[in-house]
Amino acid sequence: MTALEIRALEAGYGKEPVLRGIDLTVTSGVTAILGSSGCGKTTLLRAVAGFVEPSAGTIDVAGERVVGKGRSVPARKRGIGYVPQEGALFPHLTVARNITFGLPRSERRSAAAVVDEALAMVELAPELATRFPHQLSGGQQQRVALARALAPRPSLVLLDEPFSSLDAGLREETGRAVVRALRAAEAAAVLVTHDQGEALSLADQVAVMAAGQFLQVAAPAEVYLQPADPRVASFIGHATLLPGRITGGGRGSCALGEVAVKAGDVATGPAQLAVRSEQLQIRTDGTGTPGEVVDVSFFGHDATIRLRLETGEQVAARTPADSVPAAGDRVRVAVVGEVVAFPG
Ligand SMILES: Nc1ncnc2c1ncn2[C@@H]1O[C@H](COP(=O)(O)OP(=O)(O)OP(=O)(O)O)[C@@H](O)[C@H]1O
Repeated sequence: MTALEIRALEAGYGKEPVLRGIDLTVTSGVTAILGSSGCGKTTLLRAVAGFVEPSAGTIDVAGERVVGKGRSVPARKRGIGYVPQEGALFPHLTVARNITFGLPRSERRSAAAVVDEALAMVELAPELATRFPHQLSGGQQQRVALARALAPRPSLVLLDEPFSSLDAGLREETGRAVVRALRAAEAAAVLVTHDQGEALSLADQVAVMAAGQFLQVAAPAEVYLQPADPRVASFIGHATLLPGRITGGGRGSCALGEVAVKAGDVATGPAQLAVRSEQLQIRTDGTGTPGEVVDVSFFGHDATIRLRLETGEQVAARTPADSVPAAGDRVRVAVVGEVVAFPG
């Protein structure tokens, strides 16, 4: 059964809707909603959860219409687990009481078993049940927040930037644990994030959002390799968009010279070419397009350098950690592989 089906959804806070024409189907697994700050990700989760009243469109959860013409099922009756930003555990309640808080009175009798099962699902030791939230690490708090959302056995869980307060290492570990827990609970999930690495690595489906609309909804590899829109290309993988031309026969030209273009339906003529930083390599054999290094971001495993080409355009190139040029250096770069083209 489809866990979540959204059609032509419109929602917001005043006269101008924040969300427009949102369509989304979640069958199972994790769907990530990826977009920059303020684009409407939280508003979408709140509309699905029942905390924001949509002005148009329909929402079905597990086959039941919860939003539609003249219909709005109250939040607590939608059968949805919600993990808000920062987890929002009740600070004065133990882990066990936090987990059982949302359960119907009849089920609180078997609370100990529910708590044990929920803690096991999120891979936390049963001894933590008697602790208070301030006696847990940030990652443990996030897992308890998920355990609380999973305890009533919802078919759909909504997670709003659940890992944003965690440091990089803990983020990855907690993210993977959360996905395992969702699988164990057989719950589908919608995960809001502005972190493309998180979206691509954790989700089965990624919905890229900008200004209240979806630009593309597809599998992680597809949004990365076949972006449907120039904004998806520049947001995911930090591609630089260069004006150019499709010259025919799978070739194009731009400030970086002649390049191979991925097969697509862009006709010969003006085009925008999306060049990813990992596709741009520094050449030391005298070939390639010359440019001056504007700045360098060093990441340890590699570095990203920003170059100003002689045409004035700036591009980003990824380079190994042991051969990083300095700002002001003159280098030559060449495009490796095929670039994605969009109509110009
Ligand atoms: N309660 C509110 N009343 C009025 N406007 C709001 C309210 N909540 C959010 N907005 C506005 O709606 C738009 C979308 O906000 P939303 O919180 O959905 O974005 P977001 O993509 O989740 O952002 P972030 O990643 O920063 O959390 C923003 O312009 C925001 O200012």
